[in-house]
Amino acid sequence: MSFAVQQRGSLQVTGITHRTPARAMPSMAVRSSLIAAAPAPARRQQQRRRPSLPVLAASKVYEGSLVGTGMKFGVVVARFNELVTKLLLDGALGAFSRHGVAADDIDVAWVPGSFELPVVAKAMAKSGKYDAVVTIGVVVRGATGHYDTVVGGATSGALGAATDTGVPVVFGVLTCETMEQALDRAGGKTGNKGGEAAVTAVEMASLLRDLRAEGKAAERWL
Ligand SMILES: Nc1c(NC[C@H](O)[C@H](O)[C@H](O)CO)[nH]c(=O)[nH]c1=O
Ligand SMILES: CC(=O)[C@@H](O)COP(=O)(O)O
Repeated sequence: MSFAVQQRGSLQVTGITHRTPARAMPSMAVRSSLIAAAPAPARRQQQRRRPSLPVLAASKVYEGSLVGTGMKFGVVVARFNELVTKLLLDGALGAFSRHGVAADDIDVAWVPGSFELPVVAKAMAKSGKYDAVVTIGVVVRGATGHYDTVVGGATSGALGAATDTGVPVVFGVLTCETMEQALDRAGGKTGNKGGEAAVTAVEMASLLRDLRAEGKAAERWL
């Protein structure tokens, strides 16, 4: 079965692109009448395809770029499990640099533990001085229920800091069963999640900048 995608006036069918001006598409009313008149199998096929064509033909797609030049970022890092959080911070700073962010456009704030990340992240977000804030921490399950409390607080706090301000607050907190799992994710065999958090911050900041430039996202509500 062939698969068709309509994008910016071009119709791509099984890998071959045909230039088709968007205005050449029949109107919704005309298409509906053509579908109603078609034999049943064709009608079923048309009806399956119908929503994608007009929606995609008219759609404008936004996706943040990964170039952070000129943007400012805050990074909040927990000292708890510092051996690992330092590695995550190194990963984040390296990724920012690779994505065009100048070192003096990044401020780093240390806090005692992951539970303290949200209040500082929110305070930095509310300052209006940053395009995004990254939180970095490592929570490793211990003998008590403290893990769930700390992870819950850090997670909901970071989310709240973002949705209460309109400034992306990225979650670079590892939530692990063992220290080995944490080290694997801090420059070990599973990459560096601090670096991934920094790239997410650049993409989110860029997406919101582009949407706001066209009045399609609310300005920050600090
Ligand atoms: N157990 C972990 C903590 N606990 C400390 C808390 O985050 C907090 O600093 C304390 O409860 C005082 O409010 N923090 C981590 O970052 N990782 C842990 O595994
Ligand atoms: C205070 C803490 O966050 C932490 O030391 C709790 O660890 P555990 O669950 O092993 O008591």
